[in-house]
Amino acid sequence: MPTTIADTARQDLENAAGNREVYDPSSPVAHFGADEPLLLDAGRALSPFQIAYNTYGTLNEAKSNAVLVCHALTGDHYAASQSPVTGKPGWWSSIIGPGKPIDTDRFFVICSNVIGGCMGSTGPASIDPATGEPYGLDLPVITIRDMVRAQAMLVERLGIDTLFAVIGGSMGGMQVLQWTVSYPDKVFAALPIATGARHSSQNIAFHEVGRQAVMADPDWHGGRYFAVGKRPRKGLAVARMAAHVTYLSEMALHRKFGRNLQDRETLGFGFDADFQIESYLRHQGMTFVDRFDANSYLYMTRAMDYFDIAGDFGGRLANAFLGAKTRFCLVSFSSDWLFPTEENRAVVHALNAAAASVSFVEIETDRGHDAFLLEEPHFFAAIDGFVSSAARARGL
Ligand SMILES: CC(=O)SCCNC(=O)CCNC(=O)[C@H](O)C(C)(C)COP(=O)(O)OP(=O)(O)OC[C@H]1O[C@@H](n2cnc3c(N)ncnc32)[C@H](O)[C@@H]1OP(=O)(O)O
Ligand SMILES: N[C@@H](CCO)C(=O)O
Repeated sequence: MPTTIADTARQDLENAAGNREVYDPSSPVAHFGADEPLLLDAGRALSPFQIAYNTYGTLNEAKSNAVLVCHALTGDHYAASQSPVTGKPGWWSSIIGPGKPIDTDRFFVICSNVIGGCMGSTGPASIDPATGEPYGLDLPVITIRDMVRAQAMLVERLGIDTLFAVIGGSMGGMQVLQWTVSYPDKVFAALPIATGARHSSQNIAFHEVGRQAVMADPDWHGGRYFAVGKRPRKGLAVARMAAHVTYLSEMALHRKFGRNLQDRETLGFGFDADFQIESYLRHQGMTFVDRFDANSYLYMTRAMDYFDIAGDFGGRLANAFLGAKTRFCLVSFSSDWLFPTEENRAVVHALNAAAASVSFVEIETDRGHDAFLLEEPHFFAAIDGFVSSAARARGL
């Protein structure tokens, strides 16, 4: 039985072949170890490094039907297959599969765990070859561009020259945008969802609150908690509770919980979870620490904070997309206050200014940022329509 996320990740890798829908029988392991080092924006190289990934569907002979799915902050490569950690269906099982908007009868879907993560790709819980101990905070800070650079090496290893589409929400959407900037000739169609071209000041602020909660936990031990057999569960749970509020919306909280009391008729005049919303957030915090590594949380949030495409192009976002041939479709959600519609629209304006091909849809919903993980018929229809039209243009 795994006792830490690192154990879980190792076991996950060992079990991976049995837990995924295997595409290529000659490639029975869902991980990729690069021959070359991964050069990081931090100015260091990661070597060796490993990427855990899953695939769904079949790559066609021309290798022109590959869709790369990029996961969000705490996601993983189990996009359309059961998570071995939680036992739950893949986080985008509603979108990826036979006959679904990303139709695995037509497309070959790749989803990899990002570098810095804790589900099998190299991250802070991985062993540092220099010490024989988990990296902890000795792992260089990872950026969104680093994640994409690693994915590009994986895609190349799979023999795919051009991806038919790259799609993802939130931090996944940042990776999508980065793909179109770093590898403009390798992405035919891009779907950045509920995202932005930079992390806002308010979003950095929320992340900092979460990181401080983790680092204030005495069980964090400067990031060396594995060595003392501890994990900063309380700090990480508080971080997730605060973050989870930002993934929802005031309207949805009111609709779902209001001021309803949890398993009681009257106020308790104490500090137990009197209200349903308190009980709900405690549940979200507790279940999160069972599936996620605290140091990875620091690295993932930092990667999002550092993301600023315009900053790499003299402050003018449109310059990042000059000459872009990729077809874009951006999707926002009306009640998302983490990546509000105007953040998505700023990308659309820049793409238009760069004469790129772009469509945009704002989905009306009260379910907030995490709406991209939920059944939203208009959202699904938008993905389906865009993917179908791009597939026609690609001759698929
Ligand atoms: C994109 C990627 O890469 S995936 C990212 C990783 N995955 C996530 O972030 C998912 C985590 N997020 C969530 O679960 C978000 O809440 C959502 C918005 C996506 C899910 O929304 P919904 O389906 O509406 O679920 P909801 O928010 O109501 O949460 C349900 C859970 O809360 C629990 N819950 C509901 N009410 C209460 C309550 N009063 N007290 C305690 N627990 C409660 C339910 O039992 C359920 O628990 P479970 O998930 O352990 O089964
Ligand atoms: N709730 C999702 C999206 C956050 O941006 C996650 O935890 O990855």
